[in-house]
Amino acid sequence: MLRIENLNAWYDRSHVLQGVSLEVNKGEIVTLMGRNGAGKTTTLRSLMGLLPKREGKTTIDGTSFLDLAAHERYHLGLAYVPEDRRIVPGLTVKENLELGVISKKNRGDMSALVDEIAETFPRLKERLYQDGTSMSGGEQQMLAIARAMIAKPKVILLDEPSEGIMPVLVEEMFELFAKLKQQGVTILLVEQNVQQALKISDRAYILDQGQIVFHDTAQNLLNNDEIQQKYCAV
Ligand SMILES: Nc1ncnc2c1ncn2[C@@H]1O[C@H](COP(=O)(O)OP(=O)(O)OP(=O)(O)O)[C@@H](O)[C@H]1O
Repeated sequence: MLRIENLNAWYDRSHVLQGVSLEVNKGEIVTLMGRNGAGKTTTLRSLMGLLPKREGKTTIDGTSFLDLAAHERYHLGLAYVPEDRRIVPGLTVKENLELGVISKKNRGDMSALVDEIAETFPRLKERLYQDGTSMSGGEQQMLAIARAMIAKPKVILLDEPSEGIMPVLVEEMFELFAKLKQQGVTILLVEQNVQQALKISDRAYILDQGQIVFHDTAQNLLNNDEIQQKYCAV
């Protein structure tokens, strides 16, 4: 489904990603792990075309997208939930959700789409007419994920969804990912919360200084304390 081959990216003259290759198959959750500064966020931002200088080959179902415009990426089925969530102040939860649908084809079914997504995200269902930014950090994170899901993307890129969220909502969020996986959603997940991420993932890659240094099944990595300590200590 999502394939990244030899991705390189730069911030000015700093060569941050140095030949990253990975793939995420249909219906998989794949976690990208690594210490602070390893290049995880830069990988996701490069996939979204947000780094001015990037090279390599990235495809979804065989179609290259590294140099496509943002709306073309959307139509190709790529969705991104950045760390800072970007809930629009002054708009209700429902209105924020509706922003996720930019395709004319889907807009006609908007209320059906909102109803459908609200079934998966019960916390949002109870708060549809509340200002989005009046919710807790964890609820806003769920809104950001729901807004990305509403366009029915093929692949969703999630950057540190549990960052800064109270533990009870973190639990709920990981349960939500397991539920999305059952629905066949494909996710590339960046997480510092290694143990919980691995429990709901199929496979994981470890990034260190801009290079993939290790990859394995999530189950094997969960049992591999040495690798976890070496590369994932925060
Ligand atoms: N806007 C920027 N300009 C210049 N350098 C940057 C910028 N953003 C990140 N970097 C550098 O790129 C490298 C990779 O950062 P990145 O944010 O991708 O790491 P990360 O693995 O996501 O870590 P973290 O968990 O801390 O977010 C770091 O050395 C960082 O200092």
